[in-house]
Amino acid sequence: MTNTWWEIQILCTPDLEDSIFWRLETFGCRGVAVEKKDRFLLIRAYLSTLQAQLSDLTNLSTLLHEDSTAIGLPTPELNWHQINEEDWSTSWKQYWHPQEIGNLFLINPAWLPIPPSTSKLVIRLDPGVAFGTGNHATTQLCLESLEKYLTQNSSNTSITAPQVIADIGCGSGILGIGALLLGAKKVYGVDNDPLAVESTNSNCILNHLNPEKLTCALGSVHTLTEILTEPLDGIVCNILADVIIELIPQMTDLVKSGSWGIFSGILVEQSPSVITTLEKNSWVVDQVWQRQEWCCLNARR
Ligand SMILES: C[S@@+](CC[C@H](N)C(=O)[O-])C[C@H]1O[C@@H](n2cnc3c(N)ncnc32)[C@H](O)[C@@H]1O
Repeated sequence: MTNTWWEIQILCTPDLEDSIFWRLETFGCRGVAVEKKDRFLLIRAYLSTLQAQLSDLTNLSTLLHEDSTAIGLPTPELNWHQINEEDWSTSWKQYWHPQEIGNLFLINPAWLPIPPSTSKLVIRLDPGVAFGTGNHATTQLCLESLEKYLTQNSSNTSITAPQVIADIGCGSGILGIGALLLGAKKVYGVDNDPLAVESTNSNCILNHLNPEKLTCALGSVHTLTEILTEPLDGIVCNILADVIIELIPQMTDLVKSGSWGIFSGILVEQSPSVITTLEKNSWVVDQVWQRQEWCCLNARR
């Protein structure tokens, strides 16, 4: 059976970009793309018609209206139409371009050539329906934090690659692949979405990485306890605050003492409760990075 998709188009002021991204993500949208339109942004998001009916889209419209009103910004314009699978898989790709992140990374869509003279670490990606194109602030903050923990020149001399890392909620595999390019010895990825696991595995191949260096499994932290053969030097987890809070005790059990953790996907106002939970589980938060309304915690255990 051929799947069909809703293409949702939202025209908004740039100030609303993050809250709309967050709303779309929690709504289950895939392949979100942004295009500048004069003083506005046109956000396109895709949702399988198996996941949402017309009434759900009406609810989404109401929620977006409430979100913008709550922060005193104009209501975004929303419209939607159905497209088929083939159109979906090509439509959002035209709005996604190569992007530099941090000091070292270049994210390159799989269907575009790699710039010949680049000195960056290139992550080639075809995320398919999985989250993780590098467009989102939460992913960018994780890649920048990985640079900090994994580069030999790190100011923190107690840490040197190669290291064993877990990527929890791996999505497209962007963070695990980034960690391997930075010299990690081994990455264990988990995601509770089978399409994300598929995407991580195919992106591993796309980047010519040895599949033995990136083991990806369907599940969550408890799955790691089954597949890990060694304790972890570091953890990166870009999910939402509530989920991170729930997973912290289990994550703590998997890491060595002296290890590091990168926790992202946290709205600024939610960070105190994540920090408190980390501290109760013997982590010390040593840096809080903020981009727009998102923050990313760097912690040590
Ligand atoms: C925000 S995306 C992050 C993707 C990618 N790591 C990145 O940074 O761009 C969160 C991912 O976590 C997965 N996820 C959500 N809850 C989870 C859980 N409890 N355990 C494992 N994965 C989860 C989702 O399926 C999604 O792929």
